[in-house]
Amino acid sequence: MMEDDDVPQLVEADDAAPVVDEETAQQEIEEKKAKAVPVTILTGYLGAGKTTLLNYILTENHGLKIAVILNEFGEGSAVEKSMSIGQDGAMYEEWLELRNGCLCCSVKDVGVKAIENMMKKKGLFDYVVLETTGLADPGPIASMFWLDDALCSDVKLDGIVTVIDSKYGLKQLGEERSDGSLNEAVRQVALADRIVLNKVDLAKSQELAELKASIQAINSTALIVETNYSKVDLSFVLGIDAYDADERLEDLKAQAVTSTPHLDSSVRTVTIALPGCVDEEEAERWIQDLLWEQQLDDKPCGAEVLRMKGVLSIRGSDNRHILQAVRELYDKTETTEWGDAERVNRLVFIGRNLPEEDLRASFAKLVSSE
Ligand SMILES: Nc1nc2c(ncn2[C@@H]2O[C@H](COP(=O)(O)OP(=O)(O)OP(=O)(O)O)[C@@H](O)[C@H]2O)c(=O)[nH]1
Ligand SMILES: [Zn+2]
Repeated sequence: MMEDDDVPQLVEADDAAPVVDEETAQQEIEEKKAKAVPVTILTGYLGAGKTTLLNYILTENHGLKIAVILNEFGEGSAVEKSMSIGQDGAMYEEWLELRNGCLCCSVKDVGVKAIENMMKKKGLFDYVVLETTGLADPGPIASMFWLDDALCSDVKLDGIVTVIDSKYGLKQLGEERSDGSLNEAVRQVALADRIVLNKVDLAKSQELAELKASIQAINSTALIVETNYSKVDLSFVLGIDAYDADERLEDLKAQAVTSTPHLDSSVRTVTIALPGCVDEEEAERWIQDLLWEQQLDDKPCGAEVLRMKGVLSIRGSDNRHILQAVRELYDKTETTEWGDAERVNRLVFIGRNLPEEDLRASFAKLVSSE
């Protein structure tokens, strides 16, 4: 028998195309997002402790049913062992259910196939953790989860967690490429929302301090924790909503300081804060010029932005507008009301060859007091 709620509402037919009111559409998007399964991307250089962290997550009692995707299976890895506990022998491309309800899968290709396979098991898990290979640039895979229309209704990017080897991290960050391109270790730090500084048992305190300073010089927005065998409070790495409005606002408030260049690699964080208002279209054009054309004021500026986030104070709008970008992809969403708070445009850039003064001066041209 049908409940009253299930009876379809009769709507008066109208010859014109149905008018979808914007607010309803926005609401639907929000609802979809709320239902989507969060995905954490776990990255970090070779041997840093990613699989150790995954295994820790898989064996902890966290009340979540986590599906794990491994795109590699080194001999005798800890997860491989827990998989053979789950079911003797049969593994790899098969999904295995572990004793605490987690699902585990090893696939060579971490691309769309792994995700498709994962979505077939929908309902069996409420969280996804995906380990990239040590030599992966997390940018493309983050973009795929973040904005891909085919996937984004089912999954949403929660954040990027980067594991770093405390002993070798500094060396890895400093490795120069003959072609001048950025090495993966630097990219992984640049895109990180959380950093797990692992193997502190093997590092001297001096090494650790230098490594920390270098990491902060590259990315002053990521939170850092020190661990042995990747034993981290799970709330530090899971469910962080790094691409969600509230966290963004808070972490932008936390670090108003611009870091100084430290390593030879010139990736660093630049923060600009300008009180006042900007025109929405002008601001958007400015962002596109910078991210897509590497231009400021119609002139090439050489800036390579890997990650950007910010709050915009849009003229004529009472709400904050939050900005998120990974490489050339960006997203702008309207969030909380400014209320009595001072209206400040705040932008954080992580990238290389960032002309701090020019960025500030150029954006300042868009800002007026009202
Ligand atoms: N001494 C020490 N060893 C650790 C620690 N964490 C992990 N290891 C060891 O370091 C090795 C590499 O760890 P993994 O977790 O496989 O590293 P990974 O990042 O997954 O490595 P790849 O997948 O090869 O990139 C393993 O032998 C771990 O047991 C730690 O905190 N201290
Ligand atoms: Zn691994």
